[in-house]
Amino acid sequence: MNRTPPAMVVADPAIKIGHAFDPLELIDPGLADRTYRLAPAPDNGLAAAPVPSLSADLPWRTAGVEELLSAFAENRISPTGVLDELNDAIRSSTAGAEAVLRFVPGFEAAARDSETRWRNGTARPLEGIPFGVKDIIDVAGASVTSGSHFTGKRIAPDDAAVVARLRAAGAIPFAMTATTEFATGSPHNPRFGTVTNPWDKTRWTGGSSTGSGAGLAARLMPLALGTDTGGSIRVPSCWCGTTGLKPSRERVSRAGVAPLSWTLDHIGPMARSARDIARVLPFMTAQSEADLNAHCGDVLADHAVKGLRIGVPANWFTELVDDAVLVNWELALKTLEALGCSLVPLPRIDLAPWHEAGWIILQCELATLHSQRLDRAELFDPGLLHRLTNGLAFSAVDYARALQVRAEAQMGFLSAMADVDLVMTPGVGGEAGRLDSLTVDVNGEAQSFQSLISRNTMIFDVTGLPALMLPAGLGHTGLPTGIQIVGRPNADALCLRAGAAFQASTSHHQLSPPGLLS
Ligand SMILES: NC(=O)CC[C@H](N)C(=O)O
Repeated sequence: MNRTPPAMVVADPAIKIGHAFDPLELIDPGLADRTYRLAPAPDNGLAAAPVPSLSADLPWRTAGVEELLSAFAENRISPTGVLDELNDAIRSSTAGAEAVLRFVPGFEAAARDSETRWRNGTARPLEGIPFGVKDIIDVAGASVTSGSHFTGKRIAPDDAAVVARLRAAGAIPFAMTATTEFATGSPHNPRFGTVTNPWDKTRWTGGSSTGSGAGLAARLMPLALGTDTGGSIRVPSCWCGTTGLKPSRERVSRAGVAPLSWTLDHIGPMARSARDIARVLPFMTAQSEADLNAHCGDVLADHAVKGLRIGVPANWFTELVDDAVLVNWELALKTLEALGCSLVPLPRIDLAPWHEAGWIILQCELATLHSQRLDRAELFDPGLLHRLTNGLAFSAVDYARALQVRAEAQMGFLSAMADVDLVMTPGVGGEAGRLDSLTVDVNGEAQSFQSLISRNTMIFDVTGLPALMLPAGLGHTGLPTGIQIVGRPNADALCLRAGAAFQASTSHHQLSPPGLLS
């Protein structure tokens, strides 16, 4: 067993614990837990925003959040009609059986209530929008298991804060989506089995928000919640060809969500587009009623990105990356440049120690939470068990050092961003991983999941910066590749603005798995 941390994880001695400037301290952690009251019909100035419309021959289950809201408002379909379609599709497809573990009790009544509200003029801002919920996020009255044998038949007593907020805005939690055990571990979940990728059943969705990624790709839900500790919103978004945001660290409350690593965990939305995410994010995070109307509204009304400076990484994010992923990333950079952004090379950054520190923190905190269960170790997923035993082997000093390195990473990445507004990196280094060998192809060579999956994502859990994953076109084997747009602390809306501008000029986010809709 590894009893010492890798040699390179040595904190810069210049960093003094307690004196380091933590950029994330600027965000009041209490804000995410404040409650607010929703006005029934907020005037958020979006009336003029162009709303994409669904082509007449596509089923409603393919519609996104914006399309559904305008269709509900115009009485072209009702929340009950959409939920019936989703329900049928989930019950009749393999992807549905794998992605959706169970329905949330009472969702039909909630849909009928939404229908009444649309009719009598009391519709709330997300009235009738169905959403999937990762099986580690509590939904009152639903069985929530964290994908583990250890949780038995647990029924959640209350909604997690994020679910309560979305529900208060009129959205309907209707399906619990699969996860790897306690949001970590391997594709082969010991309790519920494997979620395969709707684009290719021999490949993985990417974890740990496996069911949310597959459910979106298979058009079984227009919106889902995921969690991200090393990349678990962004990796399945990348491999399933959907859009996912890991918000700034303190933006979304973690109350009512099973922790994996309490200093790294983030909760966030997964959807069909950056616009859809901009539409729902305020209702997941809002700190005041005024904030609801201000925050992200401009993203929807105006996609202009002219003059934005986009940082282009010189190393790490571009290493161990398949050529097709790199080409798609370069094309995406050119697209933003054509829209008036300037591309600015970032200085080289030694990310290895920061990445490594993330893994030490994740494994130590995981071990703290679950080591008392080791007397029944055979019930754990082997991938989780491996991380847990690694975590136990680190000393308190190793953990404390990793936290120091994390503070260094937080300052270091921001100083690398000194001359830019956003950074754009390639997404995961290869197309969806192979389920038989647990490897990812990078230029014809098989790389292990462990070395590749979180490589371009974990750093933003470590730094807490907002990071948006977007589809960027298909790779060598016809599967989705992604790009990642990263902002400064709390610049989630700016990431979404750049993402929405990119998606307004491209159609990668509209692609669905071959044969799905025929
Ligand atoms: N929840 C996460 O983000 C964890 C991701 C990481 N790849 C793991 O498997 O542990």
